[in-house]
Amino acid sequence: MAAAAARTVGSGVVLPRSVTFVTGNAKKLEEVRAILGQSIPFQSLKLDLPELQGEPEDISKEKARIAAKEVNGPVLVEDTCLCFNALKGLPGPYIKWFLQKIGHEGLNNLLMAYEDKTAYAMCIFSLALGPNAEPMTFIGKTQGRIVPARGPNDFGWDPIFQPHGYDQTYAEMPKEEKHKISHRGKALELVKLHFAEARYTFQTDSTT
Ligand SMILES: O=c1[nH]c(=O)c2ncn([C@@H]3O[C@H](COP(=O)(O)OP(=O)(O)OP(=O)(O)O)[C@@H](O)[C@H]3O)c2[nH]1
Ligand SMILES: [Mg+2]
Repeated sequence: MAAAAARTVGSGVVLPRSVTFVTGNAKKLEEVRAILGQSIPFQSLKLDLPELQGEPEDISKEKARIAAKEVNGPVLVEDTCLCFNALKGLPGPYIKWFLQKIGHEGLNNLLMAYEDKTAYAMCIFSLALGPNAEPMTFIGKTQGRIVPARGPNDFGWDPIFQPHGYDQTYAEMPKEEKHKISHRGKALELVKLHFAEARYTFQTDSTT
């Protein structure tokens, strides 16, 4: 099997192949493609990874560890949270299941008893350079509030999240506008910075 580990050569790190972005979510992949453009070469793999329970950063890192073993090479994964301040950060990483079970209206109703409707969207990317490498994390957060659904219903909770300083929900915004200010856009800016600083090169020699 081809070498799966990153190697240091001189002052640079050589990766055995380009990074694989692993996700089971087609909309995430669409956004990551749009935001990264040609800046970081990557391929994608559609895989619904098992998810730990606990703190968002640990969940994301563990996804990366599992993904890197599956792929046997460098991987990028992300975990997204929607955190209600009145609920001390919940649903957080469990938003997927809350959304599936109670929908936009139910999520609004969760906050009925509270005056504070503020929330933040958070994206934690984890990059593992190989199956035995400790993942690095890159976090993006966007502050906003939870509102009754407005706009196209084609991605998750976008219709009920209105970022601070905007009178549109994520769903109502043009995509490029969302990417400029979104949790995912901010986290990927950090990923891009890391790649620019690390100057990874990719192994093309098929003998290793
Ligand atoms: O309106 C949205 N705008 C977004 O920008 C956004 N990003 C993620 N999500 C949803 O939030 C949950 C995260 O859970 P999640 O991170 O575990 O994702 P997932 O299980 O769908 O994919 P993955 O874990 O295979 O990558 C899932 O329901 C996602 O659909 C979003 N909804
Ligand atoms: Mg998931």
